[in-house]
Amino acid sequence: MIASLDALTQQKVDTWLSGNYDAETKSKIQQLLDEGKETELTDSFYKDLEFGTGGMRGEMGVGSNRMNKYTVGSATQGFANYLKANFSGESISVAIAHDSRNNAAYFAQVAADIFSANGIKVYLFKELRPTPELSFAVRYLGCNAGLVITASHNPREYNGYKAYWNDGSQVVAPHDKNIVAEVNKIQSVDEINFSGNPDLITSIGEEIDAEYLKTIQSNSINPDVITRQKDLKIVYSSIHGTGITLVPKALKLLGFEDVNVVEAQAEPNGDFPTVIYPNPEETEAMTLAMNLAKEIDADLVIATDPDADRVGAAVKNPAGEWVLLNGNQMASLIIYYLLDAWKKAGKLTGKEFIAKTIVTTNIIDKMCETQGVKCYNTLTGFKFIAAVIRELEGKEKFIGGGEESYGYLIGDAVRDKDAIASCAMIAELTAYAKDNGKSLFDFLTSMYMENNFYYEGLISLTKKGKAGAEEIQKMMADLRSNVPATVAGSEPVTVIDYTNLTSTDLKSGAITNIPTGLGMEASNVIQLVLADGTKVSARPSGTEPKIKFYVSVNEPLEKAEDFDAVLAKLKQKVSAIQEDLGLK
Ligand SMILES: O=P([O-])(O)O[C@H]1O[C@H](COP(=O)(O)O)[C@@H](O)[C@H](O)[C@H]1O
Ligand SMILES: [Mg+2]
Repeated sequence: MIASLDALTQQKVDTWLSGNYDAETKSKIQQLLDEGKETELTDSFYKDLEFGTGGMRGEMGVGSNRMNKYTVGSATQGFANYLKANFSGESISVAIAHDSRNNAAYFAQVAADIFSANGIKVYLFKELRPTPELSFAVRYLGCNAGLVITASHNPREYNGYKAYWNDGSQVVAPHDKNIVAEVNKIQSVDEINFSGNPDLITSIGEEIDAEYLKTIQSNSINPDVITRQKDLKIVYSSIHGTGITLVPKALKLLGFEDVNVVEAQAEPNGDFPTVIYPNPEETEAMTLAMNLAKEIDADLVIATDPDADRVGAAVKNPAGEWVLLNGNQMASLIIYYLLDAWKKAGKLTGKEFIAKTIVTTNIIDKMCETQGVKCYNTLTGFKFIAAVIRELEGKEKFIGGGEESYGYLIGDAVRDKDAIASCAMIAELTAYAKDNGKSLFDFLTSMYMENNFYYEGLISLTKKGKAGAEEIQKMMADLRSNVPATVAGSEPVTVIDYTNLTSTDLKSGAITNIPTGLGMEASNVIQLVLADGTKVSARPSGTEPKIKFYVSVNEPLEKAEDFDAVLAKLKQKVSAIQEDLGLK
């Protein structure tokens, strides 16, 4: 059966079949047509891959909405055209890295060829490397831009394109939109210069590693503690990704001598054979590491995603059971430690700041307020945290930042979430706790006792393809037009709608405008704040076909022994909210 397609999809399919695309691509398209694969063809061609929260991301395959040589090609040609227009008359350079995904090295080479064919100097990491190291390299080498071929923690069939600007941050306005405009100007595959100029491509590796590791070492606050606790038993998994190239080295450099790598996941492999999703947010991705930790009675478990910008962690609770810490908890713990250390060192002058995203726990805002440190809230995406650092450069001092999706940053030498630096800091934190006769879990408990127990739940609903995208838009629209009168017994008091950047006080009807800048611009996000301090946020994911609901509840925690009871109460509340919002 021959597939019958809508006009736009058919037109694109025809262009790919008649244009200057390779024979294999054409035969795959023809096969889909012959087999009547309408949905697959529509999803592959109905639009062009777009830049989202973390660059361009999509399943690998043929079509304008898939990751392949041609979509990587047009993105890179457009990026090159924009760089040439923006830095006209300058000698332009770009750093490129890739992770362990299938085709990642190939796409990195395709991009290197296109940039160099356009007269742009390329520093190409000769082997897989972590995303944060690329951010560091852009700054260190004084590049105008950067690129990482990775789909981060997405499933194995995905790949992606993270684009960086000269400050080492992923591109934000106006450059993101300007690059896209340049990409859209490309009318034909013939405008992409795939030819390559090897004279302009320099291979990089160990020399950047050494400099990057030095900056990670310089983040260390209590090296003496590490010296005393050098036997802290750490289990580390790179989940078949890039973390293996640097995390064990970083821990060793700091002085940790008992680092136990999960061998079955140490080999970089784009099929991620031991996990369903290579995402430390998923419990199953942490299983092998947890098993090893139990076997050797470790003090800490850490695991990084394929491009090593996210890190998951687990610690033992007082009952001796291993518990996973989520991104909100870890971001809070790191910031709790940093704020305390800066205070003790007398380094808080009133000009320091923390940055986090609007969907990340408000315990961080509370801790900052207590210490007299500013806390900036940005849109979701570490690039917005980086934008705040850039805007405040020379005026205020960045201490650190974090977000719920397992991303943290310490200091400003890197401008993206950094799992290498975070692994080092989490190990130091655990060593510090141990040095004080405590565990990281005890630290968490103390933090909650001082600031309230904040518990966050994330509900992600996957809705794939064109139909899924439409359903997500409808769910967002419904939430906007039908703000519930009560949610789990508490009344909404404020609605914040980031599409028009307004905050509405539901009692008085007063509307306040949210200023743009400092990591804030219009975005499809809605937040409800309830009378009891609960916060519910909803937004479509910008990296995966999902709609995400973030629920944050809190209660006082009087005694450490009450931990489990309060946690149970908070969990029940999140569950009731989920029920009320029809998400069950
Ligand atoms: O995927 P990563 O680790 O590169 O991370 C990127 O995507 C995450 C998920 O975004 P979304 O909710 O839009 O899917 C964001 O939280 C993160 O800031 C961004 O850097
Ligand atoms: Mg990642």
